[in-house]
Amino acid sequence: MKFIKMHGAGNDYVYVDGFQQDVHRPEELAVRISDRHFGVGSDGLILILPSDCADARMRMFNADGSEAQMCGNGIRCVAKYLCDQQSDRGSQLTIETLAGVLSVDVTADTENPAISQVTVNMGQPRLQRGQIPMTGPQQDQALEVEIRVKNRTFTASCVSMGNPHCVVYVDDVEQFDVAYWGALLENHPLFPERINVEFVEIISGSEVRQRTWERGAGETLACGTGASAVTVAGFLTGRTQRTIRNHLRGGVLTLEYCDDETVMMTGPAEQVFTGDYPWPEA
Ligand SMILES: N[C@@H](CCC[C@H](N)C(=O)O)C(=O)O
Repeated sequence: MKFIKMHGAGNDYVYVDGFQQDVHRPEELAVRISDRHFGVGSDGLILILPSDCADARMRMFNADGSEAQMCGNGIRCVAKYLCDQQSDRGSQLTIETLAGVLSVDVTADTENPAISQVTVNMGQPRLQRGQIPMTGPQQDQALEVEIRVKNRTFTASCVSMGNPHCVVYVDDVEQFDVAYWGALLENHPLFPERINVEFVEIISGSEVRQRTWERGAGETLACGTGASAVTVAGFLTGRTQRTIRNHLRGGVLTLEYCDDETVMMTGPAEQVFTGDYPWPEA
């Protein structure tokens, strides 16, 4: 099986071109290929597939084999790959995901063809508990809610960008024990489908620092849907402006929560290498 290794701000996935080859048992493949010692090593697996309603369809599997609705860093890499494959395609594409069809715009870096800057219209956030999903009154929003974990109470804001996010503000994110508290919040009984957790330090009204604990993958160097949720939560709770720069461990994303309530996200997409992986065709 041929694969491409790409990353967006350090959030790295193995990509397989499903236009060229069939991929069987992707859940199992995701677990094996993501292993950083016995596989290729990645935060998960992304399949690039034909679509009936868009230029391509993306399926995203976390390193534990669970399928997620969306991946913000992944969709930028899918768009870059499709543009690189067909240079006459133009820079604007649509990609079908389990969170809907999203529009992307790719800008190639003429000096370094391995890297592109990609802007994604991430769509509108879903704010009701029932949409996240989260227990409690299903029509209510969950902004600035208290979540008790062990001996600590966090003030959190929960937002779905197609996939679920819990945004928690901390004073010093570099010193914060992301692995310990992230795993506890991911599996908290409030969240029946588990949740991605963003720990955020506010630098100013237009700048934040984020570390992410991802559902099904653990701590990753960046999360695009998470950065989008942070943009929405920051604006709705009065902490940040509509446009922010988000400093993640693997790079910087620029985000805007627009007047029409869609989130625009811009960041890098980079191809690192290609390879072959032994995976049976059926
Ligand atoms: N890293 C991604 C999100 C990947 C999916 C997530 N772990 C989930 O299970 O929802 C991003 O860049 O958005």
